[in-house]
Amino acid sequence: MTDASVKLDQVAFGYAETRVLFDVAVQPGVIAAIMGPSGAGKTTLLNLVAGFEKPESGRILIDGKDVSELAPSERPVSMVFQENNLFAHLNVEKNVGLGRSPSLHLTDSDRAIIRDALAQTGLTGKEKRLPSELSGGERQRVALARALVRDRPVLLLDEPFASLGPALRDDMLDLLAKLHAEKGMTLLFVTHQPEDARRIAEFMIFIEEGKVAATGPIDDFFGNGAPEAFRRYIGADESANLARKRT
Ligand SMILES: Nc1ncnc2c1ncn2[C@@H]1O[C@H](COP(=O)(O)OP(=O)(O)OP(=O)(O)O)[C@@H](O)[C@H]1O
Repeated sequence: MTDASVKLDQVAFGYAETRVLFDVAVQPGVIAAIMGPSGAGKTTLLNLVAGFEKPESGRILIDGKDVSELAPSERPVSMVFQENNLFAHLNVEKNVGLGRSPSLHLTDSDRAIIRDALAQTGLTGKEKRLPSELSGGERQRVALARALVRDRPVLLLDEPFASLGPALRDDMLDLLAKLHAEKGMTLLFVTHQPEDARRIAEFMIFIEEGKVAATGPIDDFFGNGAPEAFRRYIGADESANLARKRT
């Protein structure tokens, strides 16, 4: 299984003062951007898919199977966060190795898979470094490499490059697009940057106040016909600017 559909079927959930209700589906192998104002519920959506939060009602289906009752480790999902993905006392190789075996009992074939993932993410030669000896971009590459060796069909990314500068962010987006082309996993990725969404995503999920306010092909969000709520969110000027850049 290299990819899988992700469906939130009338998923209701709440924290003390916040309610969300998500009803949305992402087709297998698609890169979907999740955008929306701060506090809208983007991370909550990923946490529900990953299993860090459980729906009060509704179902989460991955590849058509109901995973709502499964623990995070049992779900066919990997997640990369904005930061703090790595264990500070473990070197790069071991941080990636955790994706194969939580106790780091690695077979020869595990080691070969880890070597490949380090090569794919441009980390060859840095295997013995600790996270503190890496740049921010390199640390996120290690987190991506760990997700790759887990080989799950769904990859969730919560603003993974938000703390990086624009040039490095572009490099990381290119890397993500390359890995997606090779592996074909389904990718849900939260970003505040409209350019990042346009650069690699095919599908948009726009969230406002705990609900999916608009979805559709990414191009539909960057032209004159863009949904009103999305235009308001990114600002009319920027919307016009991005529409111009398309041509
Ligand atoms: N553990 C928690 N306990 C209580 N409320 C929470 C908790 N986590 C999130 N919330 C609240 O739920 C709402 C949605 O939060 P969430 O992190 O999903 O938003 P977001 O869209 O990812 O925001 P941002 O863009 O700022 O990261 C917010 O109002 C937040 O304050």
